[in-house]
Amino acid sequence: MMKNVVEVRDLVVVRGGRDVLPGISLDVPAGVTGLLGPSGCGKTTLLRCLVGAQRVRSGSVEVLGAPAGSGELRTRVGYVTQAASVYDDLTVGENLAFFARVLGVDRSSVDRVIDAVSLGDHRDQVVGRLSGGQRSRAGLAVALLGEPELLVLDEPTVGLDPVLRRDLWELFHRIAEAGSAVLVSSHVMDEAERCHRLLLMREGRIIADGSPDEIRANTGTTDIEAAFLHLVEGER
Ligand SMILES: Nc1ncnc2c1ncn2[C@@H]1O[C@H](COP(=O)(O)OP(=O)(O)OP(=O)(O)O)[C@@H](O)[C@H]1O
Repeated sequence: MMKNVVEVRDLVVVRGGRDVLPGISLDVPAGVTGLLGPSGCGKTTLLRCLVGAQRVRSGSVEVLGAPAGSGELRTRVGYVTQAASVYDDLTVGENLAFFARVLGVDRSSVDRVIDAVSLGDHRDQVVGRLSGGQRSRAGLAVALLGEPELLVLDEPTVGLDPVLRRDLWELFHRIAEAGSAVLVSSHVMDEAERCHRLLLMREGRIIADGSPDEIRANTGTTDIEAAFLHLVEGER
């Protein structure tokens, strides 16, 4: 069996004087993994730990066999934050050429990633005039430049209409089929069904971990939202 792509053990993160992650442990395998939990439960904080952008109090975070944030992971991990990561006044192509230089990857990668996110028709359009979904895909294209083995996406479908959300999820699956592990956070429980594996998170802890089928079966529920509520009730 393949080793986990991410292994987090007893991770403690304090933000604003509060234990936002009070000692979380989890694994992320290959495929598409959903990190689902309500707003403020600590998803972004956890993802920041995986990419080495968060000060941690204690515990360990290993990514692709190396400590999170180590130099060798720079092109091996792609990260798309909630904030726009592309320049509005540059075209799609110009943005990607710029980030390719920053990352030190070959310029030929630009064509590959534009293709991967199906933005060929918008290559010469300035990002400021793209739709929300197209802009998300432009940000995703930047993250794909280094051919990452792990792609970390923080709420990539927020604010998108159902058709665009479906298209993006199909893209995540294509990326996973091409061999990258994909970790996607969301606070929308109905996105759960689209994942191979789920990590349900609440108040800085993982309350369930498994495939959507396993989590439904273990909780005797028919959908993940009901499973989440069942688990929360059980804690009371
Ligand atoms: N810069 C900060 N300083 C202090 N506390 C913070 C900071 N950023 C976030 N927090 C707190 O950490 C907790 C977890 O926030 P985080 O952004 O990780 O949650 P989230 O699950 O990603 O939420 P959302 O879905 O709304 O993005 C929240 O209680 C938040 O108030």
